[in-house]
Amino acid sequence: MNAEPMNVTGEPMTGKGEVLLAVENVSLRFGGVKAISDVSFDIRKGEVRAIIGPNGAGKTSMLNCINGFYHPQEGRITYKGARRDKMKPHRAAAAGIARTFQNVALFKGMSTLDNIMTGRTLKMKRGFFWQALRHGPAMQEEIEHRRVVEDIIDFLQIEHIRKLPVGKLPYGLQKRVELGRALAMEPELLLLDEPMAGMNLEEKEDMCRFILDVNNQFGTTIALIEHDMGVVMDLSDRVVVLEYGRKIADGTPDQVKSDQKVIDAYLGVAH
Ligand SMILES: Nc1ncnc2c1ncn2[C@@H]1O[C@H](COP(=O)(O)OP(=O)(O)OP(=O)(O)O)[C@@H](O)[C@H]1O
Repeated sequence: MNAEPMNVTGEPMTGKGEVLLAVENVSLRFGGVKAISDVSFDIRKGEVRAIIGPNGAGKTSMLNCINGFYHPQEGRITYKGARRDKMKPHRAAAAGIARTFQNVALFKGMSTLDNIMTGRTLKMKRGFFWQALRHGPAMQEEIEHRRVVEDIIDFLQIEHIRKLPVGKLPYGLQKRVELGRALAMEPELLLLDEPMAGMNLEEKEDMCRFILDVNNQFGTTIALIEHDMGVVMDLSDRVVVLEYGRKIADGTPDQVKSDQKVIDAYLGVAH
């Protein structure tokens, strides 16, 4: 968020803690299309890390590599010191990596409350049999999960829509419910793919505030893709910039926005 000193290797010191996730020399191809080429960067514990770049730069593909939707053909991804580049999405989730999607991916016919409750699935210890019976230990567990979900509903200020089917909600609120579902997983690393896309100014301001609150109050590390530069500059501690699948810049918002390669990339200047 502000200009920070550099360490001895010339990297910005803004990242808050130790390295939580490291992407090293990652390349990803779809047939002949090279979506990511030899990209390296890290995400440090407690920071808000933005991934930006023009359309088709490889940002979503990178998030998909981090949470195990795609497996890069080259390079390595290390999360909390362990290699994770061949990890399946459910294992990433169990390890504390949650994400939201560019286009809202909720169960449209289900209520806000039930959608957020689905985020607790991985935390449920009792099997389906006990849950179905709603008996004994399973009943106790459900009460506990409901309490967490109600806390999230309070936190995101969506009490008034808790019983409504999400398909009927305005888009901005659907994005907020999706954030709630990701929070229900109690993630350590939260990946947000264009959390403000399609929102009006007021909705964007609300979402910015919630993202910062999640970061500050829960200490959740956040990596987000965002096209709105104002939002990126306000929210992020550090920014990595991709263009045509390659990393072209990495640093504080101030460093990145004055980098000529970044300015050219956004203006569409050919190199
Ligand atoms: N599943 C896929 N199959 C084939 N090509 C893909 C696939 N996913 C992405 N690509 C290609 O990889 C490149 C990077 O795409 P990606 O969606 O990661 O970029 P992006 O930076 O997220 O773009 P945007 O800002 O438009 O969402 C593009 O050329 C895209 O067409």
